[in-house]
Amino acid sequence: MQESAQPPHTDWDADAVCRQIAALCPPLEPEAVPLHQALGRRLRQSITAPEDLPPFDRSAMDGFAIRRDDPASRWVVVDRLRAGDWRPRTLQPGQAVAIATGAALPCAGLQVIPREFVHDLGNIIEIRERPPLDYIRRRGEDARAGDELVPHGVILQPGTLALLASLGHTRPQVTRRPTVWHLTTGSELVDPAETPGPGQIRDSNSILVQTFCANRGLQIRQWRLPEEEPVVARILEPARRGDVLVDLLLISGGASVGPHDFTRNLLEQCGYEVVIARVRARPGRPLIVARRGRSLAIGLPGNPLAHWVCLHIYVDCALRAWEGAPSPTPPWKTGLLTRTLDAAPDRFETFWPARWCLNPEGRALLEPLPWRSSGDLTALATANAILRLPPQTGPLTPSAPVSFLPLNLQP
Ligand SMILES: Nc1nc2c(c(=O)[nH]1)N[C@H]1C(S)=C(S)[C@@H](COP(=O)(O)OP(=O)(O)OC[C@H]3O[C@@H](n4cnc5c(N)ncnc54)[C@H](O)[C@@H]3O)O[C@H]1N2
Ligand code: MOO
Repeated sequence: MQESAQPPHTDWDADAVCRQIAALCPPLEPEAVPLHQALGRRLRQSITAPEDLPPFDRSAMDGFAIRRDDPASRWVVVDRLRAGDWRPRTLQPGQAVAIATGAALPCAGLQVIPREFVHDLGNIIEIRERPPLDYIRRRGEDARAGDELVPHGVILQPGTLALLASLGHTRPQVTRRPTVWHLTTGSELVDPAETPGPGQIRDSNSILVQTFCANRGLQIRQWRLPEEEPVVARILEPARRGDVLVDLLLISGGASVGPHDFTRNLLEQCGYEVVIARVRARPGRPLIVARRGRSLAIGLPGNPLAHWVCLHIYVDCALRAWEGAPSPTPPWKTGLLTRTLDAAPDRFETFWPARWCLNPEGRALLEPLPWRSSGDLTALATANAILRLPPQTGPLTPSAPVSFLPLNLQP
């Protein structure tokens, strides 16, 4: 198909594609999940303290509780309290209670003397030196009943989950995970464990997509299929009939315009409306974005580097939008090149694999990695960022500022 024959809505720049994808993917509905399944998920409720924290005055040390106003020099030990014991009593001057860290104080007006300050003579104690502190965790000192402790929208981390557990919030409301199907098509592809025959290559895109999704907590269904429309259509039949809701359908390969590149036709036959079919950016120019009701389909160009770029820029945007991220479009940053980047001016925006790190002053430094075509894979060995070069960018010298997308939080 000639470029001029494309309807105007099929040639988008990458930012416009991201905005469009974000608009097509409103946050998925919330669901209640057990705490161990909530890690990394976005909270869709705000959590308040149901009671004071801690809920009662607790000893902060292993030691002996005595009255704060007690001037005695020797004390009789009248009880021994472990964490979990609840034995209120009013202490008289000269009386002490042995108390463990975390145990409830027997009454108000006490001070805990850590063991290190005490001569323990059995049922009698003497205090070597009266410490200035009370060593008591007071009821409500961490939070008061009704305080908002976890705001709506946070991503749940192990620490947040520990807090929820302590509050008895065992099934927080979080965004539902999207259902993802991935079809890799290509008659030349063999399983990575096999030895390719003449003209064949190992399938590298399946593991890329699978682990990209796994990194975002998604378990997906995958098929490797020959580039034959009826075979692929058969797999998609349950989704076409509406028997299953596939939030995200990813099809690898067949996004271009060759006689065997059928993704666009296939999606249309399955009732999808193609919204985007070409992007003014490389790699990843023949990208297909289509929708059918609440289902989004993305046809990823088969070349591995194009795949990697499209996953991290466009698919990530869909996943973040569905999750309810406040700004689902890619969080582009600025850094400085560490060496020359030999870019040939291109009429399209170019995405470039790179490594980034922070220098001791906190500046992001970018090392562009070598690649020749979007069929290359070797740059992916160490890449942890995507550089973004505007159209017509020529060679860049060291220290030139560049826009980049970090692919992980840690350099
Ligand atoms: N006449 C045109 N030809 C092409 C155009 C174009 O505009 N006009 N665009 C080129 C660009 S840019 C790209 S990118 C590719 C996209 O190709 P497809 O999405 O149709 O994918 P395939 O043709 O199936 O494969 C392309 C390439 O990638 C290899 N591949 C595919 N799947 C895998 C996999 N799972 N693991 C590893 N490698 C894979 C495949 O063997 C091909 O070499 O189209 C250009 N052509
Ligand atoms: O998407 Mo293609 O990668 O532009 O070569």
